Amino acid sequence: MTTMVGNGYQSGFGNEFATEALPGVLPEGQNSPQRVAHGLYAEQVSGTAFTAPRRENRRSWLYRIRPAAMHKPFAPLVHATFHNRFDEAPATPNQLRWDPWPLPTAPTDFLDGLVTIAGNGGAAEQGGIGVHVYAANRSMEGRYFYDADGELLIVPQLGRLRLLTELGVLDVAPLEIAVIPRGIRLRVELLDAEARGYVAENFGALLRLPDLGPIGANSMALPRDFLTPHAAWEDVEGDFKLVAKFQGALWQADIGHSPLDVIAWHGNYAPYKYDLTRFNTVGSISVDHPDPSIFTVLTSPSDTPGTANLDFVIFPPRWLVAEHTFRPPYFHRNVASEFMGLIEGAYDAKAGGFAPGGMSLHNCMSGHGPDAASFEKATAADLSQPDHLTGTMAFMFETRKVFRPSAQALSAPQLQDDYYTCWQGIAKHFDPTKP
Ligand SMILES: O=C(O)Cc1cc(O)ccc1O
Ligand SMILES: [Fe+2]
Repeated sequence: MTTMVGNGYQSGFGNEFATEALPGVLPEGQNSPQRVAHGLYAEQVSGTAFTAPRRENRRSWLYRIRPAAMHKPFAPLVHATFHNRFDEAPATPNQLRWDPWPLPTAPTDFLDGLVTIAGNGGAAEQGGIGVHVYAANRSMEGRYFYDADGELLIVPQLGRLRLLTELGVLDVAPLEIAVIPRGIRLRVELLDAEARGYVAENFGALLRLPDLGPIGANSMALPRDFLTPHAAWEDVEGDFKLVAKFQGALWQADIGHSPLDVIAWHGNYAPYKYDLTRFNTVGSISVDHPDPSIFTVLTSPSDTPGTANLDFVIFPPRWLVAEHTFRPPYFHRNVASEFMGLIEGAYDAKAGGFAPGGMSLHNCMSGHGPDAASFEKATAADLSQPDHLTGTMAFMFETRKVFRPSAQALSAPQLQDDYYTCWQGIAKHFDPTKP
């Protein structure tokens, strides 16, 4: 099967992009001319309500070989592990942690390899998130996928992916992320023998950069570090499948051509990628560990100000310099619920047990924080010297609603039954006669 060739990237977050793989295709002064250049079809895809306020409004105009309507009827497609059934098992207050998700032995593409771990809300209520892992060992061939339920935040942990989308090609490696807007069709190729990573499926408001408040006009994730592909297309016919995720379930239709046939497009509804190592990390240069909201890359707000549907937060390499203070993440309970993954290295609150490709889940008000070994190390550390955290990248999907783990995640052999013991060795130091 021919593979379309990437065409490079345009920089900026939520811009009004304009890109054409053949010159002169984009109409001037209008979106929908009577006849489009080269016999193409004009088609709008909207990611927000038509009347959403201008600063929220997202839509793009696509100029393509055939309209998206052209495929056979959908029929249900069984997928054993990828779903949005967040009511299968009781939501648990237990601290949960999993070993790295296993890589497949049978041929498995990105779509086959998706496994739902936890979630809340859903497409019908237009809020909440699904959390999935993927583990794959071959490219999607002859089939294309779109998710009508939410945008996909893809966090590769192992192996590079090539995301061939309607709006162009994105290559993403571990330490980069990609966001595929709701409804945008794509095919996922593996650029290495195996691939593994995490996916947040955002049923709520579109991800955006957080406000910076007193930080000022710069720092954290910089808009110009977000990259959106230039238009790229393929003109391929064959017996292909179009897979849709719709209201929590998968559907499949026959399609006689590649839907990646957009020659030019313009608008602000488009996929993008971001290199997490570009994050300009801000932290304490006096005392005390700031709340992790300081590490937010992207946020999906809810209807309640400051209370996110999804915060995507990273823990990148950084210097710890704060004095007479406990430098790692403090002990805490939060009203928000936290799913964490590890892309590489070690996380500074966990001396062991949290491995790259693994994950943890701490639900609303479940106590957690440094394990016993990390606590002892941090309270004995020489604070006259800065600590340089290197070769590490953890992340968190934080959400206002409780995570409900899937039955398959709770019965998986990767679930660590003994996770709670990492806090059992915490010593009682209290002695009222001592200072
Ligand atoms: O490790 C965690 O649980 C995430 C986390 C990190 C941090 O620096 C402060 C609070 C918090 O929930
Ligand atoms: Fe936490």
